[in-house]
Amino acid sequence: MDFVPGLQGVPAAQSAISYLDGQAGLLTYRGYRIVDLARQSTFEETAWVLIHGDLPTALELAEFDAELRRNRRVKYNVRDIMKFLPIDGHPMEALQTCVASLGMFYPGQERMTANGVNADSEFVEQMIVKILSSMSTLVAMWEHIRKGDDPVAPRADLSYAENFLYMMTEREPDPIEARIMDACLILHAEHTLNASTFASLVCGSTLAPPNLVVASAIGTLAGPLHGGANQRVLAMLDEIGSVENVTPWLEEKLANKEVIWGFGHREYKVKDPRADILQGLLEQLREHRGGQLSPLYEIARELEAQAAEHLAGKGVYPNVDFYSGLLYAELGIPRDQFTPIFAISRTAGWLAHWKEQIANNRIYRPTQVYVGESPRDYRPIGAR
Ligand SMILES: CC(=O)SCCNC(=O)CCNC(=O)[C@H](O)C(C)(C)COP(=O)(O)OP(=O)(O)OC[C@H]1O[C@@H](n2cnc3c(N)ncnc32)[C@H](O)[C@@H]1OP(=O)(O)O
Ligand SMILES: O=C([O-])CC(=O)C(=O)O
Repeated sequence: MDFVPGLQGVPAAQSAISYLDGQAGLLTYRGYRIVDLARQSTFEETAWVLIHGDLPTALELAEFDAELRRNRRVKYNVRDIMKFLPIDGHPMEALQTCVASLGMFYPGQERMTANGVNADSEFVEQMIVKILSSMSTLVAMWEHIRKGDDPVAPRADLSYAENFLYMMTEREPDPIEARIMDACLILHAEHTLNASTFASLVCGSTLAPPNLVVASAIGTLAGPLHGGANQRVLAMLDEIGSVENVTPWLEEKLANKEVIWGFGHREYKVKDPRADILQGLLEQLREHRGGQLSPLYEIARELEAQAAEHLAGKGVYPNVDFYSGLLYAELGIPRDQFTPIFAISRTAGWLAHWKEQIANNRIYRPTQVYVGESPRDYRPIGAR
């Protein structure tokens, strides 16, 4: 078999969790269209759908939600770990460090068996809830600890999205802003075999503990070709600086064969359906605020329009990272926390894949095409 760079088009897993058609711009989670979930569901319900395979009953949802709320607090020692981290480190690194540590506080991995068939289902469900709940607490905790402040304790009377905004900003979120955050969490929760999910599958296939599975995925999501692009987009819009500068800026970037952050996708050859929904949320926010929105939004719209003239022929359009950062910035979130928010949300997908993987496990071990030296004689150091 020929080597395929980037494994483009190579099936590396079988999964019932999500489906996308990159020509039609269709994305479904367990068969439910993303547009319907973003409009009508909540992050808690969507996480259940991904993890359990179907819409929950009212009772199932109430119990799952209650468990998520009960598990929002993290061990005090995790706060101590954060105190030792450099305050100017990237929040994705702080998040990965703390998520990696979680398993030491919640052992139980040894109860899982090598073929996964007898995996301890109680441990699996408990860890899914523990990790999913902890994610937003860890991201918000770091926001305060890096400023030398005490973290804001989670509140059990708020939804996942409301509580996250409350812990980040220390104020009760406006209902429209909380709904927007909820929709963002839904939109980012899962996306077939993307790079971070693939990393999580490889890690999970060794029967590593789920906190380390998520830590592997966090490291992979951090790169600017993947989740890290949302932070780069805002820096790029700053660099463009004005609507008038879009044309010369774009011409120069394209002439130098540089990437336009937030554009392009391995799977989509049309505009990412989530980018459309995120743009709709920005418009909704603009209306809510009586027409007020950052001038960067106008630059982004102009960039999208002009980039289409150059890149549509290659199937390169805005992806999910193009408009998300503009929304988060409007909600008062610092730019380097955009990718951690992506990680909070994608944890639902990563853990759904982990559960699916270990129920029918085989270790990932592909092969390589060797292009190195043939066997040759070792020369002692004095003879070189
Ligand atoms: C959540 C997510 O991960 S979404 C993706 C977030 N990442 C980004 O926004 C970073 C910018 N985008 C990119 O770098 C790429 O589009 C990726 C990494 C997302 C996908 O990469 P690939 O599938 O390998 O696409 P590939 O590099 O083959 O691109 C195909 C063509 O489109 C061009 N292209 C792709 N993306 C872009 C872009 N953002 N800007 C300009 N040109 C682009 C490539 O230069 C290439 O052109 P060519 O055929 O003339 O050489
Ligand atoms: O699918 C991909 O390659 C990237 C990704 O995670 C997404 O778009 O949400």
